[in-house]
Amino acid sequence: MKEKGLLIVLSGPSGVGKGTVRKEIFSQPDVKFEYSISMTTRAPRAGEVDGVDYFFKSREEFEQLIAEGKLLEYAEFVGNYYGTPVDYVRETLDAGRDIFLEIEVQGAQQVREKFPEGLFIFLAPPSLSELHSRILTRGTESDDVIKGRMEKARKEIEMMSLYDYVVENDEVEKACSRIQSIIVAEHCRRERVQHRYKKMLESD
Ligand SMILES: Nc1nc2c(ncn2[C@@H]2O[C@H](COP(=O)(O)OP(=O)(O)O)[C@@H](O)[C@H]2O)c(=O)[nH]1
Ligand SMILES: Nc1ncnc2c1ncn2[C@@H]1O[C@H](COP(=O)(O)OP(=O)(O)O)[C@@H](O)[C@H]1O
Repeated sequence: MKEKGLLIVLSGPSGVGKGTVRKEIFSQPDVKFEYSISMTTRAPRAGEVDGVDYFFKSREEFEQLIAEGKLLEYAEFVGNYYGTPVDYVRETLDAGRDIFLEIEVQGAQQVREKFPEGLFIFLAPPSLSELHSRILTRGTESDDVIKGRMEKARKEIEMMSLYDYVVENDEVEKACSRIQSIIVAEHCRRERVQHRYKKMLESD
């Protein structure tokens, strides 16, 4: 039987830099894992492409997908739904390839319940004031939305102890290289590597 791939979850408060770090990781030529494109009911931002950044759905379509059990997890975040299509995750893992999810904290908890064997990484801001200024600099949300996201962020930061690893996003390059090191280390730690050697020793 083919060994399953590794489910990698990157989570953390809004504005910490999850999207930035994820894009940087996936821009590297030797990236060995697949990206799980999420579904959302939020409107596309300038430059975002349907099927690349997100699958953009109406609320009705999204609720239909929930009812049909097509989402591994979903959450309502500042007035919009976000969710992970389950089929692609399962197909990728079953094919023995790793898959990378970049999702908010409530969704990450749901994934933890379904895939306790996953690798859960929390991206943390250097400070709350730095987080606030990153959300402001991005300039994509209204004042009300920013306030909502900061309130939520405080609660989310309290949940970091539930993760396998906490990575501080002080500098994008450093955060990316820490995440990649964690993934490599996780592969070395898991039985699948030991299993291969066991077979070699037995057949020798
Ligand atoms: N639960 C869940 N959260 C998601 C998913 N996709 C994206 N998110 C999170 O939803 C939040 C809002 O995303 P978005 O509107 O793109 O804003 P931004 O990530 O803050 O730029 C972020 O914390 C994302 O990581 C998903 O499939 N499920
Ligand atoms: N290490 C960093 N240092 C400074 N600014 C950053 C860093 N990482 C991300 N940012 C900036 O912070 C803002 C929020 O990043 P984004 O990736 O949209 O966050 P998230 O996906 O977690 O909501 C963006 O303007 C981004 O350019």
